[in-house]
Amino acid sequence: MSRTRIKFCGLRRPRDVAAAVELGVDAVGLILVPASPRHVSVEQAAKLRAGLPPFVSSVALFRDPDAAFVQDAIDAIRPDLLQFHGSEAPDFCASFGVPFLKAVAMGGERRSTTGLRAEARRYAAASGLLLDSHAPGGMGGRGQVFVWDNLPKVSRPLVLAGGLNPGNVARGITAVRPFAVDVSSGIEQIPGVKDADKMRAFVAAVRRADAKLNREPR
Ligand SMILES: O=C(O)c1ccccc1NCC(=O)[C@H](O)[C@H](O)COP(=O)(O)O
Repeated sequence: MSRTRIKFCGLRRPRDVAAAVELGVDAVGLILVPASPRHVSVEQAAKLRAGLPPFVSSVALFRDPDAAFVQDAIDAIRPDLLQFHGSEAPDFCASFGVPFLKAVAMGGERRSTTGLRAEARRYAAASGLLLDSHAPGGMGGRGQVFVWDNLPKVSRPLVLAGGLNPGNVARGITAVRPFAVDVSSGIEQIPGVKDADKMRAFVAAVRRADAKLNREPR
């Protein structure tokens, strides 16, 4: 089993992007959802993306966007991945010809294993499913944990999100054995402003969890 990949989400400042890169993070998420406190404009996102070296992925986040907005963002930012956080249909997500993640709301009926299995079948073209604790139709980045126990094996790589922080991410990795973990508020001072010490502690906690599980180091 290879090491757990790490995505930091909701970055707004060039210095936070630089710190993430320095820590060896695999991907950074740029939130193009206007109502989010972590929102960046397409122009800001393009500048942040330009600060990434090769092999660190940029992820552009949307929530029920217009197709034209997504296409304009792709043209300007050239993200490696798209991430859809709303009720976007599978065909819509796949229509841009860019690999995508689909966020799955692990609340209400989706907490059931059949719900997750069904979503994995529905979004079979997704590069991965991001399990988050937001209620359907709600926002992400709320720092809430969902119940990690007894998740079914599904056909898509899983990205564990929702309320992770340096203190609980090891438990999440042990319980879910995800392909990747995704964190936003757990490494922040305030929404959109990341904390250097928390970022460092989060990465160290993931590396320690991997070592305990004999996941292959970098
Ligand atoms: O962070 C937001 O404000 C946000 C708004 C709308 C859609 C998605 C949003 N965030 C997504 C993420 O940051 C992560 O994928 C995930 O929700 C983890 O957040 P957190 O629980 O704060 O670690």
